[in-house]
Amino acid sequence: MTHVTPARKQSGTSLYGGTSSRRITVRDIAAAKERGEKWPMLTAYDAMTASVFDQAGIPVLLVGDSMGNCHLGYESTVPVTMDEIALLSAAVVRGTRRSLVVGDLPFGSYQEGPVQALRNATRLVKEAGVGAVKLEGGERSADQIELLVQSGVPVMAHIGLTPQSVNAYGGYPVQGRGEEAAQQLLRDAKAVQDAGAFAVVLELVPAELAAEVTRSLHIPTVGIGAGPDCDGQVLVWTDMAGMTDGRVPRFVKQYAQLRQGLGDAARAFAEDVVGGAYPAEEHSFH
Ligand SMILES: Nc1nc(=O)c2c([nH]1)NC[C@@H]1CN(c3ccc(C(=O)N[C@@H](CCC(=O)O)C(=O)O)cc3)CN21
Ligand SMILES: CC(C)C(=O)C(=O)O
Ligand SMILES: [Mg+2]
Repeated sequence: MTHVTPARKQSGTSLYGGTSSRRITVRDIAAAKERGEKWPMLTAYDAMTASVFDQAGIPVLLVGDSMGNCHLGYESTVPVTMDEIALLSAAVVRGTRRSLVVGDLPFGSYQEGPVQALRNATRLVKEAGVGAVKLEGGERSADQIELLVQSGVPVMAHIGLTPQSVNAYGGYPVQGRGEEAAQQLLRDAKAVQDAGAFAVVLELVPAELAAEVTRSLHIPTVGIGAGPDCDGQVLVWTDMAGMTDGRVPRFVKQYAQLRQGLGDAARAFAEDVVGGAYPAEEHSFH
């Protein structure tokens, strides 16, 4: 047995553990909400990692602008460009067969208005082959979402903490605390649903509020630091796998310690080279 079937399976239609081998679509995501099914989403920034998650059955992969700090060495997501998102999105699509690939529109690629948003979203669909795009903002981005959806580009919205606004926040504070902020979050959620988004990320909001938003929408919510009652949960893969250098946000659960493991492998290789143990006879040609 080389193939391990994921634990939760059967129906053939469930997002995680389903038996269908065709690519997941936004219709499958909508159907999962009707069944009350919870589902996982991870970021991916390259074909190799994406193929691991695809084969693990992760139904939705986000080519997040978190590539800025996680993959490209920037301080934040702010400097990430369309060229970078397009290049890495194409790699993630090439590395996958079943996962729905969502391309994150970077800062500055949709704020000018719906036409700019459509131009850049179209580029990710045509050039990279993504099945959907994501952009940040609720009421403030509703016009962009509406034009994209009317044009045939599925949109995942993202409200609560929107990291592209880090310079305006002065950090990454929890959102939606207090009655006024909670009402704004509910309005943002309703606005993106009405604009036609197929799902909405809720980032860093109180669990009770995220639960209320999830109950009040017919589209799925995807939580990150938003408690257990969202329809989906997303994490940055390097955080989830213990690959991120330094501190990770409190909402992260680490399921492996890849940074330690990869460092150990590099040190073992180095020791072997310096000590003459590698290459050995079986690695040599005559
Ligand atoms: N590696 C990584 N993981 C992420 O989840 C992530 C990124 N990068 N880059 C883009 C944004 C930035 N995000 C962040 C960054 C920091 C916190 C953070 O430190 N939050 C505090 C809580 C703040 C508060 O209490 O007000 C924490 O302790 O988790 C949260 C989300 C989420 N995204
Ligand atoms: C954390 C997710 C939602 C994201 O936007 C990203 O990784 O860029
Ligand atoms: Mg992002």
